[in-house]
Amino acid sequence: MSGAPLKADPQRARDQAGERQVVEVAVGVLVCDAGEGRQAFLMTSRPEGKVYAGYWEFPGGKLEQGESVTEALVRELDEELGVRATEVQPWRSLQVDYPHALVNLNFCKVLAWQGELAMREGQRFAWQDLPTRVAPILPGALPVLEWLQAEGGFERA
Ligand SMILES: Nc1nc2c([nH]c(=O)n2[C@@H]2O[C@H](COP(=O)(O)OP(=O)(O)OP(=O)(O)O)[C@@H](O)[C@H]2O)c(=O)[nH]1
Repeated sequence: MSGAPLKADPQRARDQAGERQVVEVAVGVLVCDAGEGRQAFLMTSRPEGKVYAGYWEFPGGKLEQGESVTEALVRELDEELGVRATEVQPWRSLQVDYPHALVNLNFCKVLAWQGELAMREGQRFAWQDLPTRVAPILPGALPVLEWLQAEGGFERA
């Protein structure tokens, strides 16, 4: 998506002045059938020791050298959740200017996977519909909720 980055916590100072490298991140919105024509999506909490620990987000992480978004996402979902994603659909992207980094979030929908969810980093997880019940939500995850709202099908009965 083009346009100015979303500025998270604008009152806080940025780590470096001037040009900052953009960090590419792969993020997965796991979608499951919640019955009666509705869908749910998975949110996880950021583990202790990471920036914004305890905030709710979508699973994923930074691309490693030479990786595509899909490759990085498949690796991250294995590392964090213990599942093998088998249907990954690139969806939207968004730049976020955080105090700690400038990130380009490459969101994908994950429509199928193999294996049972296992929180391998001690994170919490929650299947959510709209409006969400978890808090606080990471600034860079909030726009996803608006996109899902606009698409429809995720509202609670
Ligand atoms: N996973 C994930 N990261 C997000 C989301 N929204 C968002 O702004 N981010 C940002 O994207 C970056 C992802 O970094 P991370 O720390 O989770 O990635 P990682 O697992 O590779 O971290 P590591 O360096 O500790 O191994 C963070 O700056 C995080 O704040 C989201 O919904 N999910």
